[in-house]
This record gives sequence, C-alpha cells and structure tokens, in this order.
Amino acid sequence: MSRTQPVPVLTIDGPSGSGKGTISRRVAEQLGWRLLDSGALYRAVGYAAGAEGLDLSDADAVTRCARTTKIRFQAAADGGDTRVIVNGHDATDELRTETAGAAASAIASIPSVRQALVDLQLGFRKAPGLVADGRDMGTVIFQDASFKVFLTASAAERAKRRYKQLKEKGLNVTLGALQREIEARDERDASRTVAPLRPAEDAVLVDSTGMPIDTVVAKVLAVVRP
Ligand SMILES: Nc1ncnc2c1ncn2[C@@H]1O[C@H](COP(=O)(O)OP(=O)(O)O)[C@@H](O)[C@H]1O
Ligand SMILES: Nc1ccn([C@H]2C[C@H](O)[C@@H](COP(=O)(O)OP(=O)(O)O)O2)c(=O)n1
Repeated sequence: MSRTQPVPVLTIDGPSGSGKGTISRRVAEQLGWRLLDSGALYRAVGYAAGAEGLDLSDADAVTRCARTTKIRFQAAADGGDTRVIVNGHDATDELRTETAGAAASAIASIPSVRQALVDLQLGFRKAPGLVADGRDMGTVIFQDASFKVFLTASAAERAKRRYKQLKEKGLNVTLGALQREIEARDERDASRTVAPLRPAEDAVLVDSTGMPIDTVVAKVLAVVRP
C-alpha cells in the first residue's frame, strides 16, 4: 500500500527585519505555494488584547483572547499588502508598528497563548505546499518540514531596513530607537523558555547582510529546488 506524501513545507525563521516576510512572499509566489505569516497572528492577538484593555502579562485573560480572536487574511484588491482582519476590523496598519511588534513578542512568551494558535497554524498546510514564516516554524510547528531556512542579517542592517520600511509607510520613527527596540525584542524572543528563536538543527543558514533581495530569493529557492 502506498503512503500519501505529506504536503511539503518550507519554514523561514529568523529575527525581526531579516527579510522573512519579503522572501517568504516571493518564494511562495514562485513555487505557487500558500503562505503563513505566523507573526501576524501574534501581532493580531496582542492588538486584540490591547483593544480589550487587557494586561498583556495576564496569562489567563490573554489566552482566552487568543482562543476567541477571529483572524482573517484577505488579499488586497489593488494587489498591495495582504490585509489582516481582526474581529472584523482591518487592523493591517496598526499591526505594522513596532508597538504592535513589542506587544506580540510579550504575549508570545506565554506558553498557553502559543498553544492556542497551534491548530490554526497547522491548518495552513494545504496542497500544493506551504511557506511558513516566523520564529518557531522549523523548531516546533512544522518540525517535520522537508525544507528549513534560518534567515539573519546584522542588527544594524535590520534596523536600517525597518527604518526605511516604516518611513515609506509614513510612520514617525528614529533609527536609534528602532534599533534598540528590535534588539530588545530579539533578546526576549531568543531567551524565552517556550519555542525560543533559534535555528532548527536541520536549517540552512542564510545571512542576508549586504545581499540583494533577488539573491536571497534565489538562495532560498535553491533549498527547495537544488
Ligand atoms: N536582502 C535585503 N536587502 C535589503 N532590504 C531587504 C532585504 N530583505 C528585506 N528587505 C527589506 O527590509 C524590510 C523588512 O523586511 P521584512 O520582510 O518585513 O522582514 P521580517 O519579516 O523578517 O521582519 C522590508 O522593507 C524589505 O523590503
Ligand atoms: N512564530 C512566531 C512568530 C512571531 N512571534 C512573535 C515574536 C515576534 O517578536 C513577534 C512579531 O513577529 P513578526 O514576525 O511579525 O515580526 P517581524 O516582522 O520579524 O518584526 O511575534 C513568535 O513568537 N512566534
């Protein structure tokens, strides 16, 4: 009897601003695979908890919020950024800020919050394949993935990229403050006890410092199609 092949998954984990979102989108397009932006789920829960006035360190309250928050991804009509709809409200713009990133990182350190989001993430694994972007895609959620990448870049370069990105979106940010916020978030994500940010043992490391986006895309595609 022949066994059904599992749906292939490419995991792309790494710190903030390493290019996970950009590269995942481009690679998923090229492969014709689905996309999971797991960070958006944590951002959405942090945002919903804030909107409800919850204390982000109240594990029970935030876990309830993670279980009940309705999160939907919707393709933008104009071909722009995918919209993230949280409890019926288009929260895409609010979710982009570093404040939302910090809230996401805070609630993401609560084990029961992470647990509440597991099935939702597993549900994205559908044919013909999935590109999953996050911190623990290769180490926890899709441990059995055939293709794993850990994407990095120097902290200085990641802060510059984020600065440029947020400025282009019209947000009022300073490079120094952003670099400090990003470093603090990476430290928290890497030092937490549950699903810390770290490369899976079988991940291919890609350091994109000074590397053009097209080259990074080609390197990551080569992991799937050598
Ligand atoms: N290799 C690269 N070189 C220059 N800029 C990049 C590169 N990869 C991504 N970027 C830019 O850096 C910013 C952050 O990338 P993003 O994909 O949002 O990172 P992450 O999802 O890891 O936080 C975006 O504006 C993106 O266009
Ligand atoms: N799989 C994931 C994805 C994100 N998180 C947490 C930790 C991150 O600091 C925040 C925000 O993640 P997101 O990928 O949106 O952030 P960046 O785009 O990399 O800045 O969520 C997580 O704990 N596990």
